[in-house]
Amino acid sequence: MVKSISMVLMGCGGVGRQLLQHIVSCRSLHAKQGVRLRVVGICDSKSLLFVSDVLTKELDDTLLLEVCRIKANGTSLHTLTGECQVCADPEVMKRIMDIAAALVRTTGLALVDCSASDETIGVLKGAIHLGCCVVLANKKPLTTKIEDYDKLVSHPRRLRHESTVGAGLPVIASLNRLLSSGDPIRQIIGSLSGTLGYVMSEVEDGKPFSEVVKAAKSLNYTEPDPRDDLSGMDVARKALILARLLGWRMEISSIKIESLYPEEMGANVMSAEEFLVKGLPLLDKNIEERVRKASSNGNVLRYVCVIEDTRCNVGIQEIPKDSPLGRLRGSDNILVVHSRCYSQQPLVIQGAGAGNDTTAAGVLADILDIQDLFSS
Ligand SMILES: NC(=O)C1=CN([C@@H]2O[C@H](COP(=O)(O)OP(=O)(O)OC[C@H]3O[C@@H](n4cnc5c(N)ncnc54)[C@H](OP(=O)(O)O)[C@@H]3O)[C@@H](O)[C@H]2O)C=CC1
Ligand SMILES: N[C@@H](CC=O)C(=O)O
Repeated sequence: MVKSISMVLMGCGGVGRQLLQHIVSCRSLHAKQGVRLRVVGICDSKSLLFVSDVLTKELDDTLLLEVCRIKANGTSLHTLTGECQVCADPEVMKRIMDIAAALVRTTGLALVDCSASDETIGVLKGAIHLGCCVVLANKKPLTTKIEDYDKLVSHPRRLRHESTVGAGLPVIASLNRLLSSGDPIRQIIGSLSGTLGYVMSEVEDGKPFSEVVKAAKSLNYTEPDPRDDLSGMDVARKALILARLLGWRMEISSIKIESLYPEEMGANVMSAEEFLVKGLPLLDKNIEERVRKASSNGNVLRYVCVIEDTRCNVGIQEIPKDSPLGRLRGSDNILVVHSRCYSQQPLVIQGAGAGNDTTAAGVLADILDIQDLFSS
């Protein structure tokens, strides 16, 4: 008997499209495992593409790949025709709730958020309330006010968000194992940004800051607006997700965050495009000087997250070259966790920490991980 996991995908940008491609290319593997992923709806910021009867129909693989093709070209979901239907904002969220209500009574539904928006929080909370599962690559739903967080985690088995910290790395799962075995986590130190990890190791090799930020964007490491990374906000969101996982009742405003650009280059002053073209080059000299100063002390710069003693800080630190953080290269993330069991020798989790492929693979693994909550 094949187990069907019905899902609606929110967001079909770099990560969402890669997820659809992974789903299609894993068909025979999943068939061997007795699982089938049924995609019954896909939405972007403007529209929802969905099947007319979510109980019996699904978007077929040809259509999933066509969605990837047209979205990569910047074309609207509205251009797709055939047996599926398309509705536009403001009807999208209501329609997703209708799908959730129909499926939760029968097979179950996974609502998969690969957007970078905070507008999905309402529908995610609604879906959890109905009894659906939620899988997140999007960090924003877990990093707004604590009341929203409480609602999303109210049924922990039904929420998976491994890719929100460390992309595909098993960070959340590993920390949950320590926590559930009563091993108190005393300190987490890490480099949690693929973008900033890449940028810091490239400027160390003498490349201009502005050039390597643009390269990180073209490698799909950055957030849609790279200022989300350079402001430290993306790392702060990851830090908050970890701190809340440890049980800390904190808000993002309590995190000390160092930004790599001044307020005059913020999103309410200039567009992302203007920032990349005009703003970024103005930052080159300062970063170059900081790199040189660190190097003269035998150190390198790393953007570090520290969670310890109810304190949570993210910012640039000078780190000895020959240390786990100092040796980090490219988009790799590293997390060094000290707990009772891991005291002298900490638990170290390291590996690729950004990119569409690894992130989407993490999301797919999360979806497979909740298969036992679905009835065939
Ligand atoms: N890339 C990486 O390495 C990692 C990314 N992530 C997270 O994955 C998420 C996706 O990243 P990425 O694919 O690069 O982002 P993109 O900007 O490429 O894609 C975002 C998608 O979300 C859609 N969207 C925007 N607003 C809404 C909304 N209100 N409802 C539904 N969909 C919406 C966009 O629609 P439209 O197409 O119309 O613009 C777009 O399709 C982000 O939250 C990011 O932080 C997490 C870990 C690693
Ligand atoms: N922009 C993020 C992507 C993953 O969360 C990063 O650079 O780490």
